[in-house]
Amino acid sequence: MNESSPSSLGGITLCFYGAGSMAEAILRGLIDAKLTNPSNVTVMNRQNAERLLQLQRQYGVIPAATDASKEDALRTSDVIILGMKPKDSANALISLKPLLRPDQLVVSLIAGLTIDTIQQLLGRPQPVVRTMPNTSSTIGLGATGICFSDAVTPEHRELALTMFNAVGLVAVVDEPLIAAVNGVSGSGPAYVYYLMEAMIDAGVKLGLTREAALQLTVQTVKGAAEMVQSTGENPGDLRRKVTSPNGTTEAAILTLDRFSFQEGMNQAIVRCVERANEMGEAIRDEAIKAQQA
Ligand SMILES: NC(=O)C1=CN([C@@H]2O[C@H](COP(=O)(O)OP(=O)(O)OC[C@H]3O[C@@H](n4cnc5c(N)ncnc54)[C@H](OP(=O)(O)O)[C@@H]3O)[C@@H](O)[C@H]2O)C=CC1
Ligand SMILES: O=C(O)[C@@H]1CCC=N1
Repeated sequence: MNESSPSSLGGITLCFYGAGSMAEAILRGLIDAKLTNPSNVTVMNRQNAERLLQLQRQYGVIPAATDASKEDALRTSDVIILGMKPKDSANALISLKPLLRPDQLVVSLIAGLTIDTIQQLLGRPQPVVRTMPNTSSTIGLGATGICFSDAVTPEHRELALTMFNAVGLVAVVDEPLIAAVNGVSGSGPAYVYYLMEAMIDAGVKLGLTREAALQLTVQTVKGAAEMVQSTGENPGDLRRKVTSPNGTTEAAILTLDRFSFQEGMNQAIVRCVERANEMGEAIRDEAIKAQQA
C-alpha cells in the first residue's frame, strides 16, 4: 500500500496552521523519525500562546504567536498544514487566501473538507493534498488516506507521501473514499479505545485490579493486531481458531451477536461517514456564503 518515497524532507519548511492534537501527532512523528529539523517547523493557532510554547519546549519547533509572525510563516513556508477543526476552516482559509503563493502546497487534515471547497475558499487551483490521518501517527503507527488535487506536481506528491509514510501507513485513494477512510481508520482508534475501556471495566467488575485488567487488555489488542499482520491470516479465521465449539469464546461471541455487535460497528462507521459528509457540506455552504458576501 505504501508508495516509496525519499527518507528526508531536506530544507522544506512546514507550517502547522492549527496546533492541536492531530498536528502534534504528525509533527512529533516527523521529528522523531528525523525527517525534518524542528527549526523548519512553525506552529500557530488562534489564541493559545501557552500551547505553542509547550510545543516549542517539547519538540524545538518555532512558535508563531503574533499576527506578524503568523503572516510571515504562512507567506513563506513551503507547506501549509491545515490542522484546525472543520468549523474553523472556512475562516482560516479566507485569512490564508491573500498570503499564499501559487506554488505553496496546502495539506489538509480536516474531516469532511473537500479539495473543491478549499480551492473555492482560496480562489484558485492551489496544489492541495487532502488527507485523513489518525492520532497513532504520534508513534509512527498512523494510518493515512491521501488524495491529490490536479495542481499537485509529482514533487509535491512525493513530498506528501514522504511526510505521511514517515508516520505510518499511507493509502492513496480517490477523494470520495476519504470519508470511508475517516470511518475506518481516522476515527478508528476511538472505537478500539472504547472496546478496551469496556474490556477493562468488565475485568474490574470480575475482581481484577484495574492495572492488571489494563495490562491484559493492552497486550491482547496489541497481540491480536500483530497476529493479523504477521501471519497474514484474515481476522475471521484467527477468531475461529480462538473459538472452540461449545467453548467459552463461542459463548462470548454469541452474546456479542445477541447485542448486534457487528451491526452496531457497521452502523457506527456508516454514521461516521455521513457525519464527515455533513461537516463537509456545512463548510461548502460557508464558502458559498463568503463568495456571495
Ligand atoms: N484528532 C483526531 O484524531 C483527528 C483529527 N483530524 C482532523 O484534524 C483537525 C484538527 O483536529 P484536532 O487536532 O483534534 O483539533 P484541536 O482542537 O486539538 O486543534 C485545533 C487547533 O486549531 C487551531 N485553530 C482554530 N482556528 C484557527 C485559526 N483560524 N487559525 C489558526 N489556528 C486555528 C486551534 O487553536 P486555539 O486552540 O488557539 O483555538 C487549535 O490549535 C480537525 O479538522 C479534524 O477533523 C483528522 C484525523 C484524526
Ligand atoms: O472526530 C473527528 O471529527 C475527527 C476526525 C477523525 C477523528 N477525529
